[in-house]
Amino acid sequence: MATPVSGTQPVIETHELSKRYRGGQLAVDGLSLTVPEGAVFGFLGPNGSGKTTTIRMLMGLIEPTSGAAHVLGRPMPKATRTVLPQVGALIEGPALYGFLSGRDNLLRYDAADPTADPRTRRARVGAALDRVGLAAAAGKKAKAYSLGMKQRLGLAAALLQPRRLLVLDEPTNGLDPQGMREIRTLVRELASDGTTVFLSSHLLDEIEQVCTHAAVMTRGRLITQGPVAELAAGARGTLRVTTPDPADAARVLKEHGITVLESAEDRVTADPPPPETDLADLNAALVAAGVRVRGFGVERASLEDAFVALTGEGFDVAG
Ligand SMILES: Nc1ncnc2c1ncn2[C@@H]1O[C@H](COP(=O)(O)OP(=O)(O)OP(=O)(O)O)[C@@H](O)[C@H]1O
Repeated sequence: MATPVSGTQPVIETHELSKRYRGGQLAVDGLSLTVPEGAVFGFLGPNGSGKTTTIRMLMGLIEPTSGAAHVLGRPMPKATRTVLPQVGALIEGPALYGFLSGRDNLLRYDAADPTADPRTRRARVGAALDRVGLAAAAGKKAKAYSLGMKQRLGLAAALLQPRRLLVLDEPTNGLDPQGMREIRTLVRELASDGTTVFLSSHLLDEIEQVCTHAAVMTRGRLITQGPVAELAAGARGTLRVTTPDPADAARVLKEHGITVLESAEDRVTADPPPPETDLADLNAALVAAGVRVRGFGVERASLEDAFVALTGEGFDVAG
């Protein structure tokens, strides 16, 4: 049995982890990652940024070229056999037998796990199906499942045993908006009992909606990591003035030393004013100059703003 992790020890920790593929491609470059216990940790990056390669190293499926990775306090890939039974993983879509029912897929999957107790198999499979909302469809053949149902069945497979860590590689990839919502809700539920969840995604808003912490990758390199609220707060928000008089509004803002980013038909977007500026005074100055103000305020920075600020480029989901 693995030594239990103390509350302060990270669930995943890598140090200068790198992977160069045989063809010479440096897919992961000096990655030092810390995933705290109990986090819903979003591993964010455009396609090709090295997320899957990192997950494969974390799960002991491939050897790093250099650096070290610890999962649940144990070195990987050396401790793969003791660590993996404590980890539920959904990587690159679940491998399902289409001709078997959802329930039979799980029974078969559990039977292939030497650490699983056959006496509790039926009950555990039933509980996992319940957990992911597939109890009613459990008798249907898997090939008749929608993509979202298949993903949920894959999650059920990851939940057949109590897990300390769930690793989900792009769990909403290919799903329609309804399917995405279902999986996101499920991830939040799974995390609510304290299970640490590590999920990769190329969708910024997904990470903002679901995750407590995030790491941002681009071209194999980590650009930032930390609590999602802090990452977004690191970027500046924007000042938005909604008005039928954008030209006058832009002039007044400039007179107050504020950089105007965009002046549209009914709206001016600008950098936020310096902290010493009272927003009420600024609004009053606009009105005194004859600007008809319909809306006025500083909008909180999003994770996307943070990404753009850190990389100097847009978040290109197409990679
Ligand atoms: N087996 C392999 N051999 C050679 N190069 C590879 C291999 N697997 C991935 N790569 C390359 O390594 C880089 C990182 O790929 P990786 O799949 O880890 O990124 P990703 O962020 O998970 O992207 P995606 O979401 O598209 O899978 C890419 O340039 C990819 O082409």
